Amino acid sequence: MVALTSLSPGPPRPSPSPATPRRRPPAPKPHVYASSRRRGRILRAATAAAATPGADDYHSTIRSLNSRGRHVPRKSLGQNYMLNSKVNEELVAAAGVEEGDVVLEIGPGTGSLTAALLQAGATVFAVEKDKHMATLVKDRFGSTEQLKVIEEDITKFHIRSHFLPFMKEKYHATKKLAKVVSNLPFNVSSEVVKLLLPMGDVFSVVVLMLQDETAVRLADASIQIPEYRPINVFVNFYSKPEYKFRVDRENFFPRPKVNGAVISFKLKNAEEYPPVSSPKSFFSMVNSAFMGKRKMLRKSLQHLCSSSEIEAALDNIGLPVTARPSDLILDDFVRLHNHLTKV
Ligand SMILES: C[S@@+](CC[C@H](N)C(=O)[O-])C[C@H]1O[C@@H](n2cnc3c(N)ncnc32)[C@H](O)[C@@H]1O
Repeated sequence: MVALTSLSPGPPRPSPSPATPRRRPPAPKPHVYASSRRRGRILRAATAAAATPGADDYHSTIRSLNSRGRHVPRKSLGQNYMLNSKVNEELVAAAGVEEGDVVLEIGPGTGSLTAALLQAGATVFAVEKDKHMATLVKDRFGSTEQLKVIEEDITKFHIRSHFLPFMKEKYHATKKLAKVVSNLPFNVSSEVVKLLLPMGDVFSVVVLMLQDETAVRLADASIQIPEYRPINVFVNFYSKPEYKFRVDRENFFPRPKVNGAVISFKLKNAEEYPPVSSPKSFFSMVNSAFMGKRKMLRKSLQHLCSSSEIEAALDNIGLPVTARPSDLILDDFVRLHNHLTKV
């Protein structure tokens, strides 16, 4: 009997024959994004499939491609498509889109909102960052005077140079400013809000689908909310925001982690802006004030003037000398700025 402690190597094992290599079963493939060329092929197939009689729509086609792991919407581009055409119709209605309107749509995706806008009689200028989605929308609607699709990142797109000439051509016929309607990729929402709201000479209204909590925060002009920030001052300086309705996350594909909501910003024109000598210097003061949200203004604005001058200005406009930024509504900031710039 061989002792249990024996470390004898025993007889040599036969080495695996080269003719019969031992293979591990292949690891399951991770759910990865298709390469750019493959995405192009897949989306062209989606266009063809959705166009066949009997196919219900683009989204269900893309959804079924996804279920077979063939098209993965890109998270980095906020590709959460709207599945519910009623929501698209309500977005169009919230912007009061009617025959002859010119609409800037950001991120048309598969074109479901685009279809509702065209249906309402608008001329649509769509800016889409994903070149395959831009191609899909062009193929879906074909060549029509009513639609122009540009493959571009909206945050880099120069609206005044490229959209304005398009709008002006139509404006001569309608004498109406353009509108913005978009189911926005959530990750660029604050950048887009900052870009569009000061453009009251181009757009009359901006209607966006945002994350619900962002929409709630932006629509609230009061200083009571804990998240009161310079963006709230900015929004109310340039527009009249209105929370329209909440959209449950079930309505998107893929389903995001949070609900969406539609918010409308009625843009002011320059004559309606609060009277400040320069919006640039005004917002620089507001931003500095919020740098230390818990700090008193007489401290956080010290780089602009002395604390005694700030205290005098606060006193003059009827605020305590110990005021903090979250105590001031838009009008207070305007009066404070005007006092300090007069000093
Ligand atoms: C939330 S999806 C909306 C798609 C479609 N409008 C809908 O309602 O189903 C956002 C779309 O914006 C596009 N997009 C993402 N970032 C963008 C950007 N910076 N500029 C333009 N389009 C962008 C995405 O590719 C995607 O098509």
